[in-house]
Amino acid sequence: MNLTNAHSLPEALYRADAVQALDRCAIETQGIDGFDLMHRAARAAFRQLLRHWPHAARVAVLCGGGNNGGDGYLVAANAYQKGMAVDCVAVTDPDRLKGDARRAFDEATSLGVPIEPVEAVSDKALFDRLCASDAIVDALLGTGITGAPRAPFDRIIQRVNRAGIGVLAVDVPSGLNASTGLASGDVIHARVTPTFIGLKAGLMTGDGPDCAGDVVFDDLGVPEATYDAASPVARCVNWRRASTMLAPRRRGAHKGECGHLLVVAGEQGLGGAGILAAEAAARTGAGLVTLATRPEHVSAALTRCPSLMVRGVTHGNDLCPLLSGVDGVVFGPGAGQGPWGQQMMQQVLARPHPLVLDADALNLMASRAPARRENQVLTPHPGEAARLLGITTSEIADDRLAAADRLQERFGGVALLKGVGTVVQTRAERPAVIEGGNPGMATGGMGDVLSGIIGSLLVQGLPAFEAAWLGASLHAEAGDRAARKQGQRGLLPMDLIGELPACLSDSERVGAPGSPADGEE
Ligand SMILES: NC(=O)C1=CN([C@@H]2O[C@H](COP(=O)(O)OP(=O)(O)OC[C@H]3O[C@@H](n4cnc5c(N)ncnc54)[C@H](OP(=O)(O)O)[C@@H]3O)[C@@H](O)[C@H]2O)[C@H](O)CC1
Ligand SMILES: [K+]
Repeated sequence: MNLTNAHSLPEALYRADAVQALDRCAIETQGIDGFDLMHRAARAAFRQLLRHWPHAARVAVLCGGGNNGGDGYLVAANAYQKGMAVDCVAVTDPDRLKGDARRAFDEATSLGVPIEPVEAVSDKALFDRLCASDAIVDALLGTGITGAPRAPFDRIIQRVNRAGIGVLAVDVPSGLNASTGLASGDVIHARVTPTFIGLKAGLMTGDGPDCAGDVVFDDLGVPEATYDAASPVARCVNWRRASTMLAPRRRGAHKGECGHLLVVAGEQGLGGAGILAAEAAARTGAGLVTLATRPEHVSAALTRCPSLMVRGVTHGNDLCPLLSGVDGVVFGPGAGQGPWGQQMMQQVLARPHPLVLDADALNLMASRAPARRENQVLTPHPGEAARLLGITTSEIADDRLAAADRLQERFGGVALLKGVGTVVQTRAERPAVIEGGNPGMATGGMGDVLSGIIGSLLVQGLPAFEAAWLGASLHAEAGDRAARKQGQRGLLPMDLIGELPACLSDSERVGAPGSPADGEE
């Protein structure tokens, strides 16, 4: 199973120590020689070098002191034997190399690869060589890094990033924590990261997606039994994988069986949030959507989306009749933290409905610590998550998977920690990390759309965890489609909503063509 493109990444995500266990198992139990494995890694990396830089004549290879560096020496040997001009720099004294890494250095040296110790190359000379290369191979640090890159690695990483030359990062961009996706110091920004044996969770969340570029996975041909040696920490999901989860609609389907969602949102001046959430829910296929919002937002909502049922609510009691007839509730978008929001929160939490709690609902929760609840999905961004846990946002970033786990442990149900590589955590199953999305989605209102999508899937019958990760995958896919059409900057939530039907139609398997669906009316 040598998957070689980012759209068919394996589902299993591992922490660094688990991947090292897989490496050991391949060597010690499956009888693969460690040096042979290093050669396979180097060949896989070199294939990506040729694929991304087919005309490269000159390549700089920077090697560290561990097996990542060993991979690098063998990549340099591959390039040298291919006739490329190779500038190989030993950033760690080769006399400190051990085991397979030392063998790799010796093999490259014996082949005639020009390798210079970093001390023998001035900063300026190194920078000039990097700038004169067609590509740079980062084999400084891999899964063995601890903390931020130490000197001289930090300085060299800065030079590489400043050279403006495409980088191939071997296994992991140097400076990135392969388990958590945190770059606590300088970190390589790569165009492509060939990664081996186990897909690292840190490549798919946090700083990873920004640094890794195109992640290309290769299992180096290790036997399937190797994967019995360690458990994945999470699953990597995307819309192409998730959309098969959506059951097709019966031709006899009617709106009553497609769920009724109540969106409670829109304190004074914040009416747009509820409208976005409600419209997104309708566009995701909920049979009926009611928006309960401040009276002054009613006409705007009906103008924007006349298929919504919109009720003006001023006091908590106004919500009671609306709560009785629905299958699920989204509360929080633009709810504010004043009396209106607090009254609505009180009513919503007093009912047993499946819930999506977003934005101000989470801020209200942070100040009143409600009881745990299983049929709910919390959708905090890192700032809201920090408030909910009483920690800082940088502590959230330190380990997003751990943070999502803490949120789920504290509040129950499903915790969806938004950000690059959204993490969806439940208790009973392995968390999901969402692949996809783009920086254009870092604008107001995108979270409102997500809460509407998840609420819609909840009332259409998906369990909370599936509704959350499938909804997040759909949200990312719609955002990517919209960005491909019109670019990322200036992307608006309505653009994303507009892409939902096309995404959903990918997953539908309707009945015989031409036969009309028997909906009501
Ligand atoms: N057979 C295999 O296991 C295969 C492994 N592959 C490659 O191996 C690396 C993992 O190799 P490993 O030796 O475990 O670790 P690294 O090469 O990533 O780094 C270890 C060296 O880095 C130094 N280090 C650690 N942290 C820092 C830091 N913050 N700043 C500077 N230097 C750091 C460390 O020095 P110490 O003094 O701290 O020990 C080591 O010298 C994996 O990523 C793959 O590339 C193959 O791909 C598959 C076969
Ligand atoms: K690396």
